[in-house]
Amino acid sequence: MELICVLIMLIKWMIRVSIMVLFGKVVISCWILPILAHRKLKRNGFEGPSPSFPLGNITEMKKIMKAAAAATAVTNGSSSNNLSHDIHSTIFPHFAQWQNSYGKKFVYWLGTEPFLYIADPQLVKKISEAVLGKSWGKPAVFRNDREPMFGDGLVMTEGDNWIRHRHILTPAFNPTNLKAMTKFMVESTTKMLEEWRSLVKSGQSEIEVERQITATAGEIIAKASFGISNCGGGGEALNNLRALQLTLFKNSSYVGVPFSSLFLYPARTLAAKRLGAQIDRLFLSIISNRKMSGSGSGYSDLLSRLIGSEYTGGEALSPREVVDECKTFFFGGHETTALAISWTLLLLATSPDWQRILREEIKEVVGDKDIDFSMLSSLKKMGWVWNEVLRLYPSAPNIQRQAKGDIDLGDIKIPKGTNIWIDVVAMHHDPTLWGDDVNDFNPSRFQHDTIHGGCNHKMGYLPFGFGGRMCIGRNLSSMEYKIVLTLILSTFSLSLSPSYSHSPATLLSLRPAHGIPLILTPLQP
Ligand code: HEM
Repeated sequence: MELICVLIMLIKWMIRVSIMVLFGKVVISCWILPILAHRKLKRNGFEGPSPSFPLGNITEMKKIMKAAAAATAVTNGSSSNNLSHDIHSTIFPHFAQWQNSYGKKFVYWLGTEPFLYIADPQLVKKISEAVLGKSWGKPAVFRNDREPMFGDGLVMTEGDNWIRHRHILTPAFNPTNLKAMTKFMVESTTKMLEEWRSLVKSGQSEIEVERQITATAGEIIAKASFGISNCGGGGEALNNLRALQLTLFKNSSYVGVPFSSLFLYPARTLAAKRLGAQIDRLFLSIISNRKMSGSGSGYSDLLSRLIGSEYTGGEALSPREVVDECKTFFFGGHETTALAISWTLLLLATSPDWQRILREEIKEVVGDKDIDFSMLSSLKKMGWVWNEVLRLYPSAPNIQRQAKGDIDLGDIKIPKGTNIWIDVVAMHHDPTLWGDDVNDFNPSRFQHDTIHGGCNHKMGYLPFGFGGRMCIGRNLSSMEYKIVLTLILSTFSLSLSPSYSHSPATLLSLRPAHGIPLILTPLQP
């Protein structure tokens, strides 16, 4: 009896000690370590708005964003034919305000996570030269939050694993493989245009293009990556992928606050996990079917290349890793491209001159033939428009890194664990880098300097990131852009609908909050 009492006391004591140890760990990681990091960053000369525990600067950010949204709602009533491309203070009003107080580099806090904000290309150059691509990680808070979307795919993976993934994936984007994707692009765009044509014929000339282009780009990437289309089971898979993305970004404003996914939005966390698991099961079954049908199955998509890939520097990708890469291509690849096309249609709708210039170029390069891969490099002016649209409206409005160790930049020291947030929109709209016409739509700025568009710092234009981690899909994307745009411009003339409201906003990507309604007029009756 006495022994049982002693045992019960011992168990109770152990439970108490465990709770105290857990509590201690939470206090250290959520409170003490952030305070020490804050002091270290201050000692290194980084100023910034004062954080409070446990939200950091989130409350202030929300307040500034709310005030900016109210101000924008008032000005949006004005004529939509005179769009302002000066968008930085609309989409990142908190950064614009803090820049006024602290300059182009400062520290702010998402919950208990410090972020070094950078809108200074010289500092971006320094950090990209300081350590190799593999020594930078991605912020752990975002990796955890977006785990159901990207898993350990290329966008999020780090260190030697990132090198292995990058080596295995790079050949999948070589010109021969890209050329093989042309047919999916032409096929899906032609289908979309047929639907637009019949809508216009039935009397509906106004079409919200952004949603439709995103769906078409989703179909293209799904066919090119893992051979599924909107038909049959493929439609359900695409719906699940889109639902997962919406679920994850509905409530992401408390990322960085300790235990927020558990206590602030548990339903969203569970829904995302459930959808993520459903999608994983679907991809695993596609992979095992492919393996069973063997190499002679005739598939030429990205998935079949990854399944058969060999890597001399280490292990090939496991089925789990292949699943994560399929999701990464879908999420990283379709919306970014669709947004570049959609913003282009908006800008062309407000610029009849550039519509005419591009149609003339298409006539010269493509003529009456069907568009093919070999013609794309001759669409030079379309290339300038692509660059200019990605400058004014970069689909990826920021780039993130995390210091995996203390980083010494000479005059500046970045402590281990510091997250880095590079504000691409700020740099693309900075008159000190681009001149007084920074907010004008002027594709000709890329005529003589096709890479930097005349920007006076080579790290001032970063639509696809920088260094070893630069976007792996940029050539695929530019190819899709040219094919889709050529087919649209050869079919319709575009003008802006009076119902368009100019409201660029960020939901991971830079998107039009109320879509892009355009008036489409067929070029041939
Ligand atoms: C207009 C279209 C696109 C834009 C603006 C864009 C932008 C970006 C940016 C800014 C990065 C981060 C680079 C960095 O951290 O330095 C990135 C990385 C990446 N992108 Fe894209 N992207 C586009 C299209 C695509 C496509 C079509 C795919 C694939 C099908 C893709 C797949 C990826 C992947 C896998 C990474 C991670 C690369 C790495 O960390 O090694 N992207 N992209």
